[in-house]
Amino acid sequence: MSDTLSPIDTAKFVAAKRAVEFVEDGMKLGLGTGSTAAWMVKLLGERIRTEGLRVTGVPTSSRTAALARQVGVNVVSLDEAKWLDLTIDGADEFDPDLNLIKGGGGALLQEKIVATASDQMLVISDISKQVETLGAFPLPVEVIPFGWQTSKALVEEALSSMDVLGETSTLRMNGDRAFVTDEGNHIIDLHLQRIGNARQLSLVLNQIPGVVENGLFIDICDIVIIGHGDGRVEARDINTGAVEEGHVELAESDNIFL
Ligand SMILES: O=C[C@H](O)[C@H](O)[C@H](O)COP(=O)(O)O
Repeated sequence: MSDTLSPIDTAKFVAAKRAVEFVEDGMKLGLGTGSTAAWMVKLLGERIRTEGLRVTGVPTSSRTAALARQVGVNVVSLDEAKWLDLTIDGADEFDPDLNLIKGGGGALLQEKIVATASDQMLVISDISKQVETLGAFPLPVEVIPFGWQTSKALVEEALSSMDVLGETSTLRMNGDRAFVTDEGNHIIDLHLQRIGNARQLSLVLNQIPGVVENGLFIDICDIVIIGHGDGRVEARDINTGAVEEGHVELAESDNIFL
């Protein structure tokens, strides 16, 4: 498909390219975080430049905010925007019900707030993130720094009484220091292999003192666009059951990204 992109990156690119076609003039958008979402932000910038598309964007991280400004998106805060038409974001895993694990890049808290404040959430992904049951990807849990070791112990205690496989948890590191999120918090990654009842697990985790949010997105995502390395894209809408299959051709203008 592309001489310069790996099949996985091509898959992410074509999913992002199909996703920005969902954007209409005047929309207020949630802008996700991660490598797939970054393609989407760049392609949105391209539509703004070439078509004069007018959109307002609420970024879900400082990284995305910087990129969005760079490519010409009118960036506002969520409180200014109040409510969004559409959020487009990546995911670490999605299951057949379009429940997700997110937060591999540490942006789950803002991502969940922004997606929840949107009429629709559209996830863009390469096919490798599709799973039958969530849980192989480590589940991120954001905790405040105060007493994080206690919160971690409480999380492990809660897991031991639940139907989950594997119960180890690790503090996410950035080199030799604890990873710090945009909100100044830490991330505990749960290595579960299998999550029994994801809705229940999410509720249990969020009741633990010190836990701010977890990376399970239950009943939040409406549409997934799955990209393939050969340019095929598949869009699934969980609300209507509609499945659309297509192929994204790389245009001459895409060369600026590749
Ligand atoms: O915190 C990061 C986000 O949840 C990302 O959307 C997720 O990790 C997927 O990232 P990528 O598109 O880079 O695989």
